[in-house]
Amino acid sequence: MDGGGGVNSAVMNSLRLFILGTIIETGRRFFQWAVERFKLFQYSITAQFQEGDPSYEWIILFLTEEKVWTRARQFRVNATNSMRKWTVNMADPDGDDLSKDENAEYVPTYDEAQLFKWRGYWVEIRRTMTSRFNPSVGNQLSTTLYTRDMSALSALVDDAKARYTRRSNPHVIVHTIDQAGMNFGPNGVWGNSKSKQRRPLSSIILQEGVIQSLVEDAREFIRSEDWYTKAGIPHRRGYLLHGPPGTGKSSTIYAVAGELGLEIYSLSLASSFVDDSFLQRAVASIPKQAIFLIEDIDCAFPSREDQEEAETLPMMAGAPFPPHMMMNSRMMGRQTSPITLSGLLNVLDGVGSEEGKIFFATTNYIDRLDSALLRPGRIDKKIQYKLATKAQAAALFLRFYPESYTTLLCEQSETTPLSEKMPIDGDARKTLTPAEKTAALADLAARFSAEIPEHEFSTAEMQGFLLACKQQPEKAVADVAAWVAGERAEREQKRVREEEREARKREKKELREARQLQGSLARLGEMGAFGGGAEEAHGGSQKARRRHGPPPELDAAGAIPSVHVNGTIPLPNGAGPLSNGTSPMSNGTSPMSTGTSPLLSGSPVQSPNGTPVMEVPSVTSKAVEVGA
Ligand SMILES: Nc1ncnc2c1ncn2[C@@H]1O[C@H](COP(=O)(O)OP(=O)(O)OP(=O)(O)O)[C@@H](O)[C@H]1O
Repeated sequence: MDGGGGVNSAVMNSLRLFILGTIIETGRRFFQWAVERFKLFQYSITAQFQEGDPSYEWIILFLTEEKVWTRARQFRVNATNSMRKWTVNMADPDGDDLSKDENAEYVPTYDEAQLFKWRGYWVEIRRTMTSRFNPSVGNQLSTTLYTRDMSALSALVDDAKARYTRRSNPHVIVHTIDQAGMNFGPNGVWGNSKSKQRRPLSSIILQEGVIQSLVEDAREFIRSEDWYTKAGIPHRRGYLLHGPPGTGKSSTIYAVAGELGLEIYSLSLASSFVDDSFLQRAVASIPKQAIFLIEDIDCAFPSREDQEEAETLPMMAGAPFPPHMMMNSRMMGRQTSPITLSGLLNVLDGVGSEEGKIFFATTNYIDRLDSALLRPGRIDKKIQYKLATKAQAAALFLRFYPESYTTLLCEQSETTPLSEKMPIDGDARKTLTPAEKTAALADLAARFSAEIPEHEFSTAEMQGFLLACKQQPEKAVADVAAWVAGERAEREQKRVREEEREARKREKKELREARQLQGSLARLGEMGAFGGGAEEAHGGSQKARRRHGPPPELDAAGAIPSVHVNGTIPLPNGAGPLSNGTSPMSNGTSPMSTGTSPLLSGSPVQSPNGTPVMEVPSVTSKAVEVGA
């Protein structure tokens, strides 16, 4: 009996457990069903934030500040770097969330759904991945607000944006693109965001008023959106900063962005993956009131010299592409991009470039830029940067040695070895008032700038020198003359090397031209020998070779031994009649060397009976001999 009762109670217990489990599971399913109905009957609003779009950054910061992450159980860990991610302080959850001082950054991934309350609304957040094959890109954050009030969503986004602006304030946010960014969705191509410390305008040393007028111009532009709309003018503005390297072009843009609180979207046209359609997509996804920056814009397009060189290439034996394709490949000396000028112009003129966008471009070579790019509407203001003046040198010196951070040698302790001291007025040690110190530094700055020749060195070069004399203003003054002399000597050596390189390049070019001419002459010789029609010239070339020997050959170094036209004209050692300026075949007036020559332009001459004939005036009607 007892045994039967025990079995019964075990069965009963199991049954109870089963019923309990069923009730719980049913309850869970019902709850899920109810939540879905709730959403279905529009008791909720859902918004997606796509990684790569600026709003994704806003919402991540918002969640960090709302401390939603404290319930998260999954984090991505990165070694601390300048990539901007709104990370959390694991060591001190109640402290400042932006743990930039730590070695590692913890970024919540929000893999599990999190529910939290914001301004009385229940908000659910969860991450979804758009790319199954590449989990590191294409994340989305899905935010659901349990309310029917549509304005709650825009209030949340506004709140997130406001927090983001406040947090970003001491920094300039720079967005860039790497190839991986291409995987992002329709909007997001700007995969990398970095934060740079804001640079005060006063730290940029330019001629009086230049940077202030630039800032004022940009500020005025941002303010006058209505005016642009009423006038029917696209609300965009373009600036080109041009001049030698290291004169402060990029620094100016970063300082202006910091001053105006704008983010920078910086694109390098030299990247191989940036073509016209990519550029269009990238620019279209830049938000309102931001800076679109293209540094070294000339790099995207070949210079006229490069173009000329490319035009001669197809004439060379075995040149695989027509010139424009050669431009776009990396076969030219200078790297160019697959982007076209018209592609860039379309983007600058297009709808994606309106809405208060400020376009900045920099270049070291303004004359390499097409005038179409420089016209107002695309570039509204050009600012020229020059190598430093004496005044700029003095200003840089004073920036390096501010009164409050600098200890002059004459102020240093008596333990400083005398050999290291360079007292200004010979005293061993002094206590200077701030005014005296300022005056002493001004004096040093004047002595420093007196040694710097006008417009010969860039600010970056001087900065490099001054960095080697950090906190040693007297040493900078003592060494500057030697530095100038050393730099000049180095430049002279560089100039000589450059000249030699140019001479070698010229020689190669002449050789190439001579080779082309030799080829033309050989063909003419063959045709001239048969005196006639294209068919004959073509079909007869084999015969000609049999009769007159092999075509011209190059020597081992690739040089042409010599060519005789009518047995008399040697080719080309630089002084030969075919290569010097006086030869009827190489000077500008020769029908064979001018651009209009039917021989070099490839258009056939018509024979009297209308048959195309490669006929050669005067000299070429005679036989061409090739030989040593
Ligand atoms: N006018 C300037 N005022 C202050 N610092 C400058 C100035 N010019 C150059 N520098 C310093 O030199 C360095 C290089 O400057 P920057 O990159 O702005 O020059 P750039 O003209 O843009 O050069 P590039 O044409 O090579 O890009 C920076 O560290 C910057 O601080």
